[in-house]
Amino acid sequence: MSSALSFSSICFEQGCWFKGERKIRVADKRVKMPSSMSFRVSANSSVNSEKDIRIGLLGASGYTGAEIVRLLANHPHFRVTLMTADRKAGQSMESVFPHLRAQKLPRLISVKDADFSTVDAVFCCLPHGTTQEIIKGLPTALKVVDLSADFRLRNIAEYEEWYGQPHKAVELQKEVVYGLTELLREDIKKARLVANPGCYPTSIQLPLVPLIKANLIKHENVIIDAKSGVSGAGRGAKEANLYSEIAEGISSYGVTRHRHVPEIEQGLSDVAQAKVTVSFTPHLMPMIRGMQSTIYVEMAPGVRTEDLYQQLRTSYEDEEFVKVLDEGVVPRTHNVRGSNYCLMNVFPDRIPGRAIIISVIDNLVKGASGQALQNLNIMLGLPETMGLLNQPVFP
Ligand SMILES: NC(=O)C1=CN([C@@H]2O[C@H](COP(=O)(O)OP(=O)(O)OC[C@H]3O[C@@H](n4cnc5c(N)ncnc54)[C@H](OP(=O)(O)O)[C@@H]3O)[C@@H](O)[C@H]2O)C=CC1
Ligand SMILES: CC(=O)N[C@@H](CCC(=O)OP(=O)(O)O)C(=O)O
Repeated sequence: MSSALSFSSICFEQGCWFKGERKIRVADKRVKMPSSMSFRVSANSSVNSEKDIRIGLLGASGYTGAEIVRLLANHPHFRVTLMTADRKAGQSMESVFPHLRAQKLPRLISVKDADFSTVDAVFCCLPHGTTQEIIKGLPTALKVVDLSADFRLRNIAEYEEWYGQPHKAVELQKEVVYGLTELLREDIKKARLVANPGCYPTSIQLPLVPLIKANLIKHENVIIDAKSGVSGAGRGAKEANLYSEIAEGISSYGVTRHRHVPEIEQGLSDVAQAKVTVSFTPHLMPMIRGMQSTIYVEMAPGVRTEDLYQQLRTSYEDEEFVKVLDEGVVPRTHNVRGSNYCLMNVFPDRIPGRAIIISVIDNLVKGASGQALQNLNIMLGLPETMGLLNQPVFP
């Protein structure tokens, strides 16, 4: 395939590829694309297909990188051809993550040795603070989904205040699209560089944005109590994440000043067209993956919990990956493990005028790698569920 940019104007429908009005292929036949790229797609696209879109995976030896590799095993088009690591550069992926041994994967190399002219798109799974300079150096023809926080905040001063370091790619920030898929899909279609949302901000904005947009809740007194599995902190060794520190207990952290606060407030304020402020406290739970946000809101005058429920049902009725459960059913992290789903529900509080919303995701999937894959599918004109409809793991 010659370039990822030329690919983006092509879309897939009912087993056929279309460019504009012109049908350019039928299922299961190889054709030459106008842009000189050729590939095979089947109507049942998980079989008989060649993986012709070359993916570069930066930070492949981390948790989100490994999760992308796991998901791509079931993707009919994306093939990982370039993988980078830092300390683990030189090792095989099989030695770092033996559960991925069945896949044919390239050896891990250092970012500085990577030849980006050999890939069509990039997932960037590097720690925040290291990413801006690396993305700045990539060929501009590449589609990029960045999983770090480096490009999520539009306001440069706010980024520098909350992340405690200067922004190193200010000129790129203007073209970035925030990748909260269900709510910004149209912008993502046209994007070259997508800032994938943080895991907490995903689980929080998905329920709150439709309610704020419909003026059903007040902009103040939003209280968020959130809990994450330890994989949310990445694979790097840290004392706070030792088994003996995590097991048999719950730890609050980032109290009053977690760096996801400005990201959550940015998204909510955009839809409110007014400043929305939240109280947000995250907690580390003795589990590997999974995330729950329990959100306490004050409803607008005259609004009932049923109105919130109906609004969420209507907003997400056509969405594959966001499900509003039947009335009264409590979302559980067990039910999203390994999947790209966000499950949510809304409950009346005992206190009149207030409601309680519960939202759960897998931090590594909808909170990171799954949503990143959903976004790259969209950026390349593919069905957004590709590679993401695996059966979840239970419990
Ligand atoms: N974990 C989660 O649930 C979520 C994570 N994110 C974000 O995604 C990104 C990746 O997270 P995660 O996979 O958990 O992190 P990990 O710590 O597990 O992995 C980080 C990866 O980056 C590499 N790396 C570290 N430092 C450098 C450097 N200076 N230059 C180049 N490569 C480097 C590591 O290589 P090596 O292994 O060789 O050291 C590893 O491959 C982070 O920005 C994180 O904040 C976003 C949402 C959720
Ligand atoms: C448990 C844990 O430590 N979680 C991480 C959030 C992970 C995430 O969403 O990440 P980024 O904003 O880093 O991309 C944290 O609180 O910093």
